[in-house]
Order: sequence, then C-alpha cells, then structure tokens
Amino acid sequence: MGYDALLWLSFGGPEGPDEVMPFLENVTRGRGVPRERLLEVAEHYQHFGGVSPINRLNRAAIAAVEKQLAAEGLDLPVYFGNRNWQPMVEDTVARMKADGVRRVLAFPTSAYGGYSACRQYDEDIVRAREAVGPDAPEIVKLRQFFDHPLFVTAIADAVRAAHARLGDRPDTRTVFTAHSVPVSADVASGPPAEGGRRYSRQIAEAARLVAAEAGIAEYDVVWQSRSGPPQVPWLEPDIVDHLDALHADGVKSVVVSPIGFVSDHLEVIWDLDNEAAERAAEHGMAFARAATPDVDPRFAELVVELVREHVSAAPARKLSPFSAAGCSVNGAPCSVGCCEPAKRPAR
Ligand SMILES: CC1=C(CCC(=O)O)c2cc3nc(cc4[nH]c(cc5[nH]c(cc1n2)c(C)c5CCC(=O)O)c(CCC(=O)O)c4C)C(CCC(=O)O)=C3C
Ligand SMILES: [Fe+2]
Repeated sequence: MGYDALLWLSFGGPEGPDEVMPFLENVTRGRGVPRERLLEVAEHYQHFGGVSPINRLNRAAIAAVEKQLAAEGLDLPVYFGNRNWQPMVEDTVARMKADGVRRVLAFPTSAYGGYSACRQYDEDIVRAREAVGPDAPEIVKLRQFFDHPLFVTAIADAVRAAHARLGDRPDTRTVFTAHSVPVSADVASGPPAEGGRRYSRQIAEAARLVAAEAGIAEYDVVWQSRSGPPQVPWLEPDIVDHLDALHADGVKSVVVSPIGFVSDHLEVIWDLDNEAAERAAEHGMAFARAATPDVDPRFAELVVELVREHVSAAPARKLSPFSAAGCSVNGAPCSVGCCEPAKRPAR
C-alpha cells in the first residue's frame, strides 16, 4: 500500500509526580500561560498521583487498532509518539528511521481543525523530522474526522447511554463541551474564505450530528479548561458557569458529552467528573458524563478506515458539508490559511 508504519500522534501526559511540572513547561513553552495557572493545573494532576490517564488510554487504543489492522489483513506496525511527553515524537521518528521505515501515515488523536488540534501536530511532525535529519521518513498526516459517521455514531451511543443512566428523563438537558481556545485562535483557524472559526464551527457541527442521531432536539455547546490571562477572550460559556445558568432556568438533570476529546484524559476527569459534577451536585442536579469514543470498538474501525480511505484515494465518508481538511505531507500546511495560530499580542 506504499506505507511502512502508522504513527499514533498524541498530546502526552505525565506518568508520575516528578514529571508534572516539566510536562506543563513543555505544553506551555512560549505561550504566555500565567505561572499561577500552571501551579493550579499541576494540582489537578497531583490529585491523581501525578499520573495522567492519557498515555495508558493511547496504548489501549493502539492495541485495539493493531487488532483491527490484523483482522483486516493490513501489515502496518503502529508507533506511538507525543508532542509534550515521553514517548516524544522526535524519539519515535528516530526509532522508525532506525527500523528502516520510509513512509509513514500519522493518526493525530484530535478530530478537529484549529491550531492546537491540527496545525500544532503538523509542527510536531516538522520538528521530529528535523531532529532526525536528512533521511527522516516521509510522514503523511490523516484528515480531520469530526464528521465521520463512525465517530458520530460512537458518541451518539455514549450520549444515549448517559441518558439511560439518569433514567431517560425527558427533562434532561444535553450539553456538549470542547476545550476552549482564545477567540483569536478560533478566528485564525480558517478557512479564510469562510470567515474563519473552523474549530468552533466543526464542534457545533459534530454536536448537531450527534444530537440528530441520538434524537435530541435541544442541546447546548459550551467550553471547558480555559487558561491564559483573564483579559484575553476565550470561547465561552464555560461548562461550570453554564450549569449555574441552567440551574437558574430550572433545569434539574444534565448529560455532559465531551465531544471535543477522543479519550478520558485529565481535562475530562478533572474539569468534568470533578468540577462540573460537583457544581451540579451543589445545585441538586442529576448529572451524567457521557463516555469518550476511544473505548468504542468503532473507534479502531474508524482509524483503519481513514488509513484505507487515504491509500485507496476513496471518497471521504463524512456527514457534514464542510470540506475535508487536515491531511498534510511532512507537516506542510494542508492549505493556505488552514489552522493558523492566533496572532499573539507583542509582550
Ligand atoms: C483545542 C485543544 C485540545 C483538543 C485537541 C487535542 O486533543 O489535541 C487540547 C487537548 C489537551 N490539552 C491537554 C492538556 C493541557 N492543555 C493546556 C493548554 C492549552 N490547551 C489548549 C487547547 C487544546 N488542548 C490551549 C489553547 C491551551 C493554552 C496554551 C497553549 O496555547 O498551548 C495545558 C497547560 C495548562 C493549562 O493552561 O491548562 C495542559 C496541561 C491534554 C492532555 C490532558 C492529560 O494530560 O491527560 C489534551 C489532550
Ligand atoms: Fe489543552
């Protein structure tokens, strides 16, 4: 099929208390996240013994994909590399080269466009290839999959299951959340011809598709895990503030679906299962958090289908009218103005 390996490209997370601060410094290098915010986030990690679940979840998802590849008779070894923590993608690409790997397909663990979710993974590829030198393998990144039917259906089932846990009350409100980003980053995420805001429009579209499949007429899209200085506008409302607003409106039961994430990593288990759940309890609201899609067998099928689609140049299976984006070669932007970083104010 022309490719020697699949690179599982993810965010990374600490696996012990001493790794938390160096990890956070990697994440926020040069990004103007205030020191107080870092210390606050370090606390969240320390509640779990300094161990983020993200690496374990990625290893489990990789095992499922390896099984799916074997079941479909595809001979494609899977390598794991991260942006911010070991196994670092630079080391992984060096190992690929040592193993004689020449052409690589990369699967990024984010379904969406935008700087943090898409373009920054291209930068990771560029950095890793540069670190490895002139004979670095060629790395082709797979496309965004926020509107793939397997992604949508896995999340819709998880939302239905969360409603069932609350007894399928007709008055339960469904709330989708995704990681907030600076408004300027959302505007810069392209496509320029459509006025930008690719990230928030894709999140809204995924929520619409999931709600339609789950038969939910009324729902909200909100944001979580903001950082950055308070005077910089980020996407709002925050999930916790939104629970206050729903309470004020008399809502007594909520299902929260973290549609912006593929796995139950730290921002899900802290910001939702802890902070949001606690606020709901204070308001006497019933609360259920829907599962993320990586634990659904259809997630491994999705990854293998994206591989097949790419190598056979098949038409993209997608449910939204948005054009397919995110596929890049050696980290070069997939199109002009795609997922640009926000212009940072001079400091
Ligand atoms: C859009 C988006 C996704 C979804 C797409 C994707 O999945 O890639 C995502 C995922 C994640 N974000 C994560 C963790 C963190 N994100 C931070 C900071 C930031 N995220 C941002 C955006 C996103 N982040 C932004 C604009 C910042 C500000 C600083 C900057 O411009 O970079 C910080 C620094 C402290 C803080 O400021 O909160 C941490 C620790 C983890 C791992 C959790 C674990 O360890 O289990 C994951 C999967
Ligand atoms: Fe983040």
